[in-house]
Amino acid sequence: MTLAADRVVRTADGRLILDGVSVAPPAGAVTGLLGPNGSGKSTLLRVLCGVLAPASGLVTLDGHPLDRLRRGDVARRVAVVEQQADTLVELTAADVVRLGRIPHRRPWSPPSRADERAVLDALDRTDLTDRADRPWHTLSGGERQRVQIARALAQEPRELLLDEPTNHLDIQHQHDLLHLVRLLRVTALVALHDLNLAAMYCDHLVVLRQGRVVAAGAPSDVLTEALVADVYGVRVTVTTPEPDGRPHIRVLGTLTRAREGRSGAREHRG
Ligand SMILES: Nc1ncnc2c1ncn2[C@@H]1O[C@H](COP(=O)(O)OP(=O)(O)OP(=O)(O)O)[C@@H](O)[C@H]1O
Repeated sequence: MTLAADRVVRTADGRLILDGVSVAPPAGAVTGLLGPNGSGKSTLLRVLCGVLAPASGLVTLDGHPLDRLRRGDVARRVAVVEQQADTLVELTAADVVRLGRIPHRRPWSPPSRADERAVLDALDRTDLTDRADRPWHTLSGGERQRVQIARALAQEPRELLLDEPTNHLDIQHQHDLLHLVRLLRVTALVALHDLNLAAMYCDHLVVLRQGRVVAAGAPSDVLTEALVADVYGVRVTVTTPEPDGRPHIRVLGTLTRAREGRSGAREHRG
């Protein structure tokens, strides 16, 4: 048992943002949340961690309605890394990671050895040990992203929600991060734009379009040429190269450009 959304509806400014979304990420597995810009991925992650309330429908943790659980109990279980997470005060990288221990500490008590161990371990796993004492404002975009991920790891969650965590990361750190998420064996829900990264690292995929789930299942069942064309408007070929047989997506061109091509302009070939 873990987090689940059942027929969740969310509106903003009178617009329907999530339209009856049900998701049940398999426990202990990595689920990729896909969909074009504005399809509702961030909103769904925020509803699942209780930051936003659904207009109707239910979010549950281990079968219990999330809004009936104590905030502290949820915070000890569920860690979130949002897009463009920022911190206004003057903190070092290690200070930001220490924030992840707050749900585990008694009010006004100093950090325990276990707290410091969790912080050092999180810094190490995100390749940030040598940046621990650097002030936040001196870190690069990718380093800040990794600090936020380290903060979530220090929280030692069982459920981990990540909103486009590979944004800003170089190719090595993108792969290291998703590999690490797999190793954690937590229930992870990760919003991603890169379909090949999703195919490589996710056990399960959920695809949103205009606030609705349009596909869910194993990457090889979900990532078809027809689905990518339909949802993203992009022409692709999907192959399943050895050794792992996971889908690999090669972009041939966008459907908009193909239409332009027919009317005289050139189609982009990837
Ligand atoms: N507070 C808000 N007020 C009005 N509209 C909102 C609000 N929050 C989100 N939206 C709209 O809801 C839709 C879904 O937004 P959301 O950020 O969840 O999408 P997303 O799939 O995460 O997009 P992206 O891939 O661009 O990050 C968008 O059209 C967005 O403009």
